[in-house]
Amino acid sequence: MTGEAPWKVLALPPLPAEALRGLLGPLGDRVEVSVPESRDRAGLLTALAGAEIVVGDWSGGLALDAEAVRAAPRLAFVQQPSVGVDGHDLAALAAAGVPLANTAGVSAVAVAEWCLAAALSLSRRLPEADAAVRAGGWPQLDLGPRELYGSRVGIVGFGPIGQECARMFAAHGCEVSYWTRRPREAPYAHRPLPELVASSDVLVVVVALTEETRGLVDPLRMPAGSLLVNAARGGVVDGAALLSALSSGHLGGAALDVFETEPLPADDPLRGHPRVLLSPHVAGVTAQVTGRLVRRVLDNLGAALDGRPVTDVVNGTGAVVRRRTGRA
Ligand SMILES: NC(=O)C1=CN([C@@H]2O[C@H](COP(=O)(O)OP(=O)(O)OC[C@H]3O[C@@H](n4cnc5c(N)ncnc54)[C@H](O)[C@@H]3O)[C@@H](O)[C@H]2O)C=CC1
Ligand SMILES: O=C(O)C(=O)COP(=O)(O)O
Repeated sequence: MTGEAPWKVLALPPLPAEALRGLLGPLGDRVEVSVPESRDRAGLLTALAGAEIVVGDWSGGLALDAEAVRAAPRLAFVQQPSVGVDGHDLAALAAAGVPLANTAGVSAVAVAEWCLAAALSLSRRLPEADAAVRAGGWPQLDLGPRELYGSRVGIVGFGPIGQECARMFAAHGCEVSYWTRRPREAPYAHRPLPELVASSDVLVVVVALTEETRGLVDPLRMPAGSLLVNAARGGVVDGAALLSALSSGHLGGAALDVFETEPLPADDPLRGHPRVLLSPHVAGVTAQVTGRLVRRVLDNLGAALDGRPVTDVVNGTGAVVRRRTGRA
């Protein structure tokens, strides 16, 4: 078309190299896709030297911190194929004039469904019932199930996922309240965080992980017997307090899709806890989400290549992607 040189796109793991190339295939010869030779940090820094566009690591393993931004003098755009952008140094990217976009909203329904399913499972003690029957037992009277219906549900974070959670839990007959920094126009009560934590039978954590939200939720401050559901990031919940609240029996149960260290280490004490429902960071993984996510990434990369504004920029830069000389 313009005869311009193909854009150098660095696609990061954890998807295998062939899958990444397949995903970006529709962009044709307008891009030259590479993947780092090695998956460690040194490999990332080397590969960044010529990169103009980075498609991020959705598992958060290879994040662009200030050192990585310095190692990428030609970088013009980062497309993160997930909602969470924790780990990336948004300010360092902005200072270098590099927009970073996420895939806002693509998994809101999926994550909210997971939260509702997890809360129902914990309320009805399904993990313990399942484990008992598999072990040869038949405990009909001593599991202590409760109905979720009518529970006070507190939602921490009110982005697309929090709002979808509110709709689903309210539709199930729960009394929904929420906390976020700025109250929204919504048919649910906005409460200060300490009050929400102290007065929820089920606390659903779906807030972004930032320096301000690290360790934000202390499970020891939740009511005795209450349930914690975390689908945000492990770091939002105080990990030591969580273990203590579970071990002492203060918490009725916890459903966790995200952890401070992922994959969860094999010997992590959470793995052996009976009142815990665990999943491997899959709340936002469904066939529908994958389709939407791929389309969103391709549309945004296409816009960047065309010089049209990209969507979902989260680090406060402009939305038009400009090629850099690399000498700046
Ligand atoms: N388990 C999974 O598979 C998935 C997890 N997530 C996580 O869920 C989080 C929430 O996602 P979304 O609802 O789409 O919205 P989001 O990431 O845009 O933000 C959610 C909420 O965080 C609040 N927030 C942001 N910075 C904050 C701060 N410094 N202090 C207090 N609140 C702050 C926002 O105001 C909003 O209410 C994501 O950031 C991501 O970490 C997202 C998708 C899938
Ligand atoms: O979109 C996010 O922030 C996620 O946590 C998505 O995780 P996933 O890439 O679906 O494992």
